Amino acid sequence: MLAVDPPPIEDISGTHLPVLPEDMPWTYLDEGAANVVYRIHTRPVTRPGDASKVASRPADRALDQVVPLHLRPFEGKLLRLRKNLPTTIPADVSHRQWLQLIAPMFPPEHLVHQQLVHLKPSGIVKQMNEDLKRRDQASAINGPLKSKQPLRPAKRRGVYLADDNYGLLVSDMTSECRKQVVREFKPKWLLQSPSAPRDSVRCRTCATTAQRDAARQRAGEPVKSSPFCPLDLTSRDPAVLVRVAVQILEAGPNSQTAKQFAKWLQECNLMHHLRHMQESMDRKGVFEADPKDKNFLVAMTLRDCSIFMCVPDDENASIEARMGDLDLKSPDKIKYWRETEQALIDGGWYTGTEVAQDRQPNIVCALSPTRRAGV
Ligand SMILES: O=P(O)(O)O[C@@H]1[C@@H](OP(=O)(O)O)[C@H](OP(=O)(O)O)[C@H](O)[C@H](OP(=O)(O)O)[C@H]1OP(=O)(O)O
Ligand SMILES: Nc1ncnc2c1ncn2[C@@H]1O[C@H](COP(=O)(O)OP(=O)(O)OP(=O)(O)O)[C@@H](O)[C@H]1O
Repeated sequence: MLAVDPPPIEDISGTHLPVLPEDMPWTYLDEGAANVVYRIHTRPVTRPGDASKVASRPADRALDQVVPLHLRPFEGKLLRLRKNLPTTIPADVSHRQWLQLIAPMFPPEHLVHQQLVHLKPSGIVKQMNEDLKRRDQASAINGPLKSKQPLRPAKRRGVYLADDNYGLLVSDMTSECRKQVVREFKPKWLLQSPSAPRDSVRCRTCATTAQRDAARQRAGEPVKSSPFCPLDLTSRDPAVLVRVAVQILEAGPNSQTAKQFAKWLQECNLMHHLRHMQESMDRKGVFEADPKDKNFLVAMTLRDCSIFMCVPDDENASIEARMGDLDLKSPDKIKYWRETEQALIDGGWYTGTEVAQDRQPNIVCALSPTRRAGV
């Protein structure tokens, strides 16, 4: 169990939901394709003008003051807000789907805890969108931001938050893990895509990696340094588990952390359970699946979740892990999924028959002939 057990999953009738205070200090933390994540500060900022150095981080806690009562529901939480995109849905709808369809499939200790929060009274979304726009402008000219906060990654610019009534409070895994190191990775497709060619030599994820690396190579950009094959995450071979742990952590071959991670993969059932759920929720694949079928959407969601791991300093202590980014996928993504699959098939990315100029010999998928031959 983690140091802090998750509170029980609440009902979402709306009556007891926390309301984000108007004057709640916040700072941009990070973002993905669909959400922006903010730190919210229940304690005063320690250095004026540098809001990223805040007392809400565990190391600063000893120094700080008592958190006012009305801010306690926000202690150790991040605010996760959806972007205004056709494929995202308001947090109240997505949270209900998470409660009904996703959370019951996994033990609570393997889930990042999430709860709804009222946003409207705070007017926070407007402020955050102004901040994102400032960030875009500074990013475009690579100029400084007063607060020295991170710039937006180029591919994320120009997209802003939806003006919703609710957001999500998620447990901040960096504080949940206290003094331990937090690592995050996406296990992606733990089984081959049901619509991949029979003679595939790459799984869905390795095929995608090959396709992307070839595009990067053509553009003269460096390729991803340490790809891993997700099928290895459920291998029964301890040596394969160590190798995939080294790849994910981008560690040295003798890394103690990688050994701990490999041990966790061997002993914890989570990856096997996730694989089983991905398989049982979609046996047909993206071409034949009904995009309105909730099970199929759950499968696609589970194929894109993130795992946050708390890696302890003590080599004898075990790793603890929680799954996040489990918003049910929108049926509107079906066109993208089918086009993606078709491009992987047509480009020869599954079968390793991509054009000579694009060859990607360094991606060694668990399905490749060399791996099957035990080399
Ligand atoms: O299509 P994939 O497998 O590349 O997955 C997409 C992810 O790319 P990845 O391969 O993890 O780098 C992609 O992640 P990034 O943009 O690469 O951070 C998103 O997670 C996307 O989902 P959504 O648009 O946020 O709903 C993901 O789309 P789907 O999971 O809906 O396919
Ligand atoms: N509970 C958490 N604790 C710590 N950091 C988090 C947490 N949730 C999100 N983050 C950080 O914010 C980033 C973006 O969050 P998230 O993955 O939820 O965005 P997304 O848009 O849903 O992602 P995707 O691109 O996969 O769709 C994460 O990669 C992680 O660095």
